[in-house]
Amino acid sequence: MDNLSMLTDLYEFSMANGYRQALENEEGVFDVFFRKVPDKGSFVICAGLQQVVQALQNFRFDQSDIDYLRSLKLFKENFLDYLSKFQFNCQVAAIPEGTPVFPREPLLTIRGPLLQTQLFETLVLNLLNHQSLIATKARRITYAAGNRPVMEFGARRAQGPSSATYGARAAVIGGCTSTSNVLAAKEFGIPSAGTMAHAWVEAFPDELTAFEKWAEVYPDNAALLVDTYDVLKSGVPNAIKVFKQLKASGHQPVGIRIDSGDITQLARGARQMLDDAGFSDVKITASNALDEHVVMSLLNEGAPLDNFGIGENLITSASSPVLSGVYKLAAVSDGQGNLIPKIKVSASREKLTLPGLKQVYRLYHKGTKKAFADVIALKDEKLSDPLDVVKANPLATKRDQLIRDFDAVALQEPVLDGKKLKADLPDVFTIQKHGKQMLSELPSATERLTNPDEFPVYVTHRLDQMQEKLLEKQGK
Ligand SMILES: Nc1ncnc2c1ncn2[C@@H]1O[C@H](COP(=O)(O)OP(=O)(O)OP(=O)(O)O)[C@@H](O)[C@H]1O
Ligand SMILES: O=P(O)(O)OC[C@H]1O[C@H](OP(=O)(O)OP(=O)(O)O)[C@H](O)[C@@H]1O
Ligand SMILES: O=C(O)c1cccnc1
Repeated sequence: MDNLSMLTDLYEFSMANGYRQALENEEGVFDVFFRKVPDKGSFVICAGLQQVVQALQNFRFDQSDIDYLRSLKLFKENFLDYLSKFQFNCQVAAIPEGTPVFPREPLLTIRGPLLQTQLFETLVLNLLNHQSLIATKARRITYAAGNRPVMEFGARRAQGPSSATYGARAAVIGGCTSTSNVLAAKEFGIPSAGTMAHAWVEAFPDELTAFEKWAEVYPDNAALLVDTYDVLKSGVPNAIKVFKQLKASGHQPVGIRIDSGDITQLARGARQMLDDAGFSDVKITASNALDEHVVMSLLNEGAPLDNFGIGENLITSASSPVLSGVYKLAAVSDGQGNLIPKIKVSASREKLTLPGLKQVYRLYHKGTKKAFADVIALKDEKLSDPLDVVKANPLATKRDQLIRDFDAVALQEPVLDGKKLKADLPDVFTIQKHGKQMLSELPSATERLTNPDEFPVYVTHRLDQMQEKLLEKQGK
């Protein structure tokens, strides 16, 4: 990744310059979390950590950056000097990519010189919000598709090149099996996949010739687009003719793609014709503005589809295009190592933040090994059993509850200590597998596309008390 250190909001530089003058020795602790799940789902799939790590490890300013910042006439020379010799000097802990996470859970926590931690806000959020959004959408779509492969087809509709490429990565983290985006495939070790466009079929005098020529060039990879003229009257009959020729010369035809019309009816007709011709192995792919609801509806109608190609609604998360992850100050240290917890108290109680250095735990029933709740605790807390907790949502009625008989698994792990990597950065399919495992441990109703069950997220009594005390101090 190119050096992205200048991809930030001006106020981050303004504050950092101010910290250099006024709070030079203080450390900051910032948490990344979100409050609302896209598409009214119950969880978000974490993604983008690898790009955050790379961005932080590469964080530096070259002479042209310094010259530009100087030209703004806003910053002191001692700050510009600090930037020109920038040494990343923070600790990062994070929940591994692929993990389903819930509102208010710190998915990433960064601790280090206040000036530095402040500077990273915009870039870290940009990377995590985008990929987590697309991974979450991809999970919804692949959930709807069951075990049928979903190919990511969105590059042409993504909001720019980097959304296409990192979006494809995130789509695989959320469950897609391949991408048509060759750059993403190369960069992230994703299988590249694809069929043909209508242009190929139109370029020849007739459909049969177009299919025959394709089969000549790709005898072992013949997936034919059958809807340029008429799926059942010409597309499928012509495909069958070509498949017969292929079979006679010892090749296995791959499939057909349907990209318009009533996909259920067309797929049913096509399946019947293919089976009757002895091609029950030939797969049917559907595409055309699909999303999780259309996929679900097609499969509920019994459409005989084997896989899906999905572009615009996936790569832009069109139905819910924003993940509003935030980066909030949780503590400041006085330079002697004493952490002073901080909260943000705003008019909207929903926006109240959780103070202090924290850890998130997933709680599993001892017997069933199923997850039943998450708990946010102070990092130095030992979870007792039974455990006294309250709901993490500040809008929920405050009521102490006792939780017992659980195994707690810490979700955040150390990732960076300065530039030193403390965790594995797995490849996308290892991340996908980890995510599937974590999802299988959640109650199945949390995955429902419509009105999913809410997975309970609590804070410990001690964390709640710390928040209450800080609120009192603010006269609230
Ligand atoms: N049986 C079906 N049930 C639910 N939705 C379907 C079904 N068949 C197709 N769709 C979806 O309905 C939407 C509109 O389909 P339609 O065939 O009108 O598309 P279109 O874009 O107008 O067609 P064309 O590509 O020929 O212009 C698409 O998202 C498509 O995937
Ligand atoms: O619909 P999406 O989920 O984004 O999937 C990708 C679409 O891209 C291609 O068509 P293209 O956009 O080139 O033309 P079309 O809309 O006329 O089919 C392809 O045939 C799909 O329809
Ligand atoms: O390979 C395909 O079929 C494809 C790729 C991108 C967009 N639409 C279709």
